[in-house]
Amino acid sequence: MTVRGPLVASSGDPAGVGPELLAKAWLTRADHDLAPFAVVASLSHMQSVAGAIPVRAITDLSQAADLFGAALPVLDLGPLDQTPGMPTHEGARMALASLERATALTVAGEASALVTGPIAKAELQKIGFSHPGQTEFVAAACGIAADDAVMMLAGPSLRVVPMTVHVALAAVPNLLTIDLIARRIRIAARALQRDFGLARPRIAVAGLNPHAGEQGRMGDEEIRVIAPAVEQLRAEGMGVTGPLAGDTMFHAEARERYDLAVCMYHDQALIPLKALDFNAGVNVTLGLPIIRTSPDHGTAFALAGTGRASAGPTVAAIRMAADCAARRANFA
Ligand SMILES: NC(=O)C1=CN([C@@H]2O[C@H](COP(=O)(O)OP(=O)(O)OC[C@H]3O[C@@H](n4cnc5c(N)ncnc54)[C@H](O)[C@@H]3O)[C@@H](O)[C@H]2O)C=CC1
Ligand SMILES: NCC(=O)COP(=O)(O)O
Repeated sequence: MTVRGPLVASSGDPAGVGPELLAKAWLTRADHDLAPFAVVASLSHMQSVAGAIPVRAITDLSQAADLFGAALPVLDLGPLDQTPGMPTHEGARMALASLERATALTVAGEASALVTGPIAKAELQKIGFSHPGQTEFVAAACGIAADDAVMMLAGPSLRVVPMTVHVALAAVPNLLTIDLIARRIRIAARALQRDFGLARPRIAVAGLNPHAGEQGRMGDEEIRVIAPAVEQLRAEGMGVTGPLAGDTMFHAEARERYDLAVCMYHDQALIPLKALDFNAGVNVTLGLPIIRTSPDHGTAFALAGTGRASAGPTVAAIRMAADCAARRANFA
């Protein structure tokens, strides 16, 4: 599939593995048939982490496609002195500047999709970033309410949506409402049709409690909240089942029965995804007017500069961004 304009990538935290993995991904562009992409970053820093991989400055995203065959195009944010694995305020400010510029280029339609490199949430919040994560930042930049930007993690074996994300586990039961679950599942279903080519997605919804509550004996969120949301969606004609017991819905045979597992909290979703698909896992934000993907991992500070970090998830994020952009462009 082809996309209409280049993709743009934010670097992520320059002390982390994000920049070097974008360079490594570029190196495999032919093997993985990667669409042209440019990185918004410090050119000098990108050159230092890329080693022998050619990296060159562009001044406008429209120059990316022509250069892409010969070098990794970089929209330069200026010099940065950064030791791998040692996050700094200066590095965090660079990560934020990169995220802001790359997002703005995509919102303006100059890039066909946005791929965000991993940031360290705590490091960014130290310099005043007020969002729980990049998902909410990008949603705000698109004028979308945070609740309507739905995080999906997707790999070759599984797709998962965590209904609640970066909140304390103790806060989860009170955050789950019939409206939130129904609204977010509608958004996810629409995105699976439009961006993933699934005409009638099959959606399995997990319970919150052990054994999906065992008929109210181990918690009643399934009876009060989750089952009514599922019923509402089924009444609208959607292929939604549940609430299912979280411990038995991820084995191989169970996964064949659905296209998306909707989970009630972060780790219920991300543990099976990362156990099955860590090296090709993509974090994609559904419900936005733009396409945004990211590798499923974080900054991996301990691996930065060692050459041992895998570019698999970054490559998968670039490929998924291009595929989704092409499908959306062709969606009737
Ligand atoms: N998309 C994003 O921006 C994300 C950011 N984070 C942030 O990353 C920071 C570190 O979080 P952690 O929980 O330590 O997660 P992490 O994903 O950075 O690391 C977890 C484990 O996976 C390994 N790992 C990560 N990426 C790898 C790769 N490409 N190849 C091989 N091994 C890899 C690490 O070495 C570590 O053992 C946190 O500040 C968190 O906020 C975490 C997840 C996603
Ligand atoms: N655990 C997933 C994650 O941290 C990704 O967050 P975001 O920065 O993409 O919102």
